Amino acid sequence: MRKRYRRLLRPPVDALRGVDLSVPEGSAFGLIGPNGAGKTTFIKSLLGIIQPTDGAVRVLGGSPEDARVRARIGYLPERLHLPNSWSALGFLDMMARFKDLVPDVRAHQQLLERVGLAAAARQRIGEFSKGMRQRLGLASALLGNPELLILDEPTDGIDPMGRVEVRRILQEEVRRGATLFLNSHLLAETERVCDRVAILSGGQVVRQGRLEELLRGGVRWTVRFAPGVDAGALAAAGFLPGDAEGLYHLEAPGLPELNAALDRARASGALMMELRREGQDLEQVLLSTVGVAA
Ligand SMILES: Nc1ncnc2c1ncn2[C@@H]1O[C@H](COP(=O)(O)OP(=O)(O)OP(=O)(O)O)[C@@H](O)[C@H]1O
Repeated sequence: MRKRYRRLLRPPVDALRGVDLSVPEGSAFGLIGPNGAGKTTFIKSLLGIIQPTDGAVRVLGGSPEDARVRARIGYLPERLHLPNSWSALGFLDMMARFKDLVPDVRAHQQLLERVGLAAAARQRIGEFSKGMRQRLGLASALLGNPELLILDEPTDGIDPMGRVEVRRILQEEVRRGATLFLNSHLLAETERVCDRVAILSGGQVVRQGRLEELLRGGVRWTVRFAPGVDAGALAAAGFLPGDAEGLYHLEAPGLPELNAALDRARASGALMMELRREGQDLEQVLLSTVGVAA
């Protein structure tokens, strides 16, 4: 799928350049990538807000422009527009009607409780903090137990305690059977919630797969040497000092590079006591895939 934004008197922007992505039903899918990678453009195309210039999008077995398909999707946009003079309950009531659901005050109250807004149910949205607005947006996305949840930066503005709650809600939703599509800059959040991840960069999917597969294949090694090493020689061999006596880290893409560095260390008199391969976290995977500009 491709998306080209045409602009008046300026060159067009190719926001998506041949993206081919499938999200398995029932999975928790995380889309990550640097600013301007095309994540929001991709999400908008999933929702039928924008049309691809080339290619097609199928969501829940249908077209995103089909109102019946859209009714099965819960969406939390990156930028929330909420009516400031309304109450949280009033807003959920309006959104339920908009989604063709039967408004149910008790269910809406329970939903507000679930997102930590029970005490603010009748408060004016205009008095809400950023985190409260975000929680209300999440409640609105959860209305009617949608089959697919598309959440663009769901914990933006939410404090660390609140993030734990939001994460719990997302995990509950996946257990319920919902498919989750998450766009988050907080990689630890994606790592904790998602089982599949795609990395988008420059409008292309540069890597995708099961989270555990992406995190495996680490290229970072931790080595413990016996006391009395020549720190200069180890540095010259590519070892970075760790936070304990004799502990060093090494980035080596393969076994030949690892062994060559160890040979150089041993040639300087260093004696190896322990060698451990480190797993990578998602941040390291992202940085090694798209570079530090991420
Ligand atoms: N309406 C538009 N008109 C022209 N160019 C646009 C438009 N919307 C987005 N773009 C451009 O398309 C590219 C992808 O933008 P997009 O918002 O999808 O990226 P993103 O990955 O969501 O970024 P971020 O992480 O910063 O939110 C960027 O170069 C952006 O400037």
